[in-house]
Amino acid sequence: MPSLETLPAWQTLVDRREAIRATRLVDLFDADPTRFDQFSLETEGLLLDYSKQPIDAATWQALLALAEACDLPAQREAMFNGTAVNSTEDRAALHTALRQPAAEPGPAGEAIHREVMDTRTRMAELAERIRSGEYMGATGKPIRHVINIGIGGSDLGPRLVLEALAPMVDGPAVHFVANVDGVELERALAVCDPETTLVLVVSKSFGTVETMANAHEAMAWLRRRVPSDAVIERQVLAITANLERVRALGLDPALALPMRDWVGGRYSLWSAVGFAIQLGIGSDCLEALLAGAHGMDQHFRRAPLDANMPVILGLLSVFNGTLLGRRSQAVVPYTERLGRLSAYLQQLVMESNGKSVDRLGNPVAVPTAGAIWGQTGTPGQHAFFQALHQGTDVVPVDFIGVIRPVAGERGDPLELTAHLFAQSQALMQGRGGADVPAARACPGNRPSNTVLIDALTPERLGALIALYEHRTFAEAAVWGINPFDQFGVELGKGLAADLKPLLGGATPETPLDGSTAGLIARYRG
Ligand SMILES: O=P(O)(O)OC[C@H]1O[C@H](O)[C@H](O)[C@@H](O)[C@@H]1O
Repeated sequence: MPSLETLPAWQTLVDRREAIRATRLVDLFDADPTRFDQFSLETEGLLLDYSKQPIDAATWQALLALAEACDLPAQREAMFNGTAVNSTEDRAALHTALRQPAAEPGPAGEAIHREVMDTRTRMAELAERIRSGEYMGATGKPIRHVINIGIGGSDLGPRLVLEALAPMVDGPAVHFVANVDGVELERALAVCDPETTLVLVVSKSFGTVETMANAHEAMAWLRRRVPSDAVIERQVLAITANLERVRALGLDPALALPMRDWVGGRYSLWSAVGFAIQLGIGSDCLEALLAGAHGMDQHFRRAPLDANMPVILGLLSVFNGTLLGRRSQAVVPYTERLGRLSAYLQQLVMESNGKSVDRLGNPVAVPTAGAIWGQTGTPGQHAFFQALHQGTDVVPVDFIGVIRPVAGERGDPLELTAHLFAQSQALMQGRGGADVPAARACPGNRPSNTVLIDALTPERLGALIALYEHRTFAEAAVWGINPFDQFGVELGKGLAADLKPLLGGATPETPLDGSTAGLIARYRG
């Protein structure tokens, strides 16, 4: 596997780096009024405008050559066909198989497809029985509330989707509980009637301590408050890839909804992890979400690199973050419905690509994923945009706009859209001149992408999330890293387990570092 910095295409980019830094975006537009046509494309109801990036035809060709030199197309095919692309864990990464249409077994093959469809059928049957009121709680009352207990990938995806598709929610109210501090659980229990509440315990591993602790609490609440021995069996459902552990929680593995080890947690909303989504918006809307994601899968798999939206976004991320040293990236959706997107992308991008070794275990020679962060516009404009306009760091921005409302949604996107376009224009143009005092001058020349969605329907949302998944894969392919493991997360988990008894008063077997010892002493007072 060639290392990025040894590739001629990378050298070409490095050689051009100073010229790129000196490029003025406004000059590029002056020189070529058709620039928007050249550096924008539309697919699956999403328009991507990347003309406000400091690229010209030659730079763009070098970036595309880099993608070819890194074997991006072969890596992409390996992911789709079920090769163990997660090499450190010897697993495939088949989230794309989860959104394959029922009638078409995809590149991962018949057996996987059958398994996916079996689970999808089971989910749909159960969801419709619950939504229709046919499936009832232990005391014979229909389910009105769902508490989704899960963290990380077992929380963020369903939460993002249900918030984004709120106008379509017509099922039980879904409450999400991720943190172990008790606040979210308390809030959920305060508004739920125990006899009409279904608890979903969602954990791929079924060993995540936060999730297990919250599940125990919620189950104790149900036992206390519902006068039926059947309450746990009727009102607690496990969703997991580790069916053996389900019994330890006192649940029947045969009733659990399964997922497989070939779907990573942060890519799992398309699996049984999305059951809360299905309960909230129904199976037809969930199918539409999957169809939108599948549409983006098809585009990613088939479109040539130079007309491939995820590849383009991935290359621009490498271009800004690795070549130009712009180590953080903001994502600003202009709708509160996507208020959860930055949290979702933090796990997707930073857990996938916050890596320092390549797929062979050798240290990477160039920086990989930096920080991705953001907030909705317009509130973000009144918070951190000052730094985007006048700060010393250049932060590339992904603006996300929605052109028209969906049925049942109030408001006219015109006001929001005007703000969005104005911000990307202001970042590019800046403000200066002899009569502008220094404190008021904005340097401009700050790059951004704009993704415009025609309407925030389930299909478009599916396509948007899949777009960012594949963008994350594309940049990992160029960096030569494995985006599907997350061993860094394990270290802290292990240490927390070791420290817990010490916080309770036990004596450490080996001396602790001075800081940790001092903090424990203060905690214990
Ligand atoms: O679904 P679970 O097994 O409970 O895992 C929940 C989360 O745990 C860890 O933090 C992993 O790094 C995440 O990728 C995962 O989504």
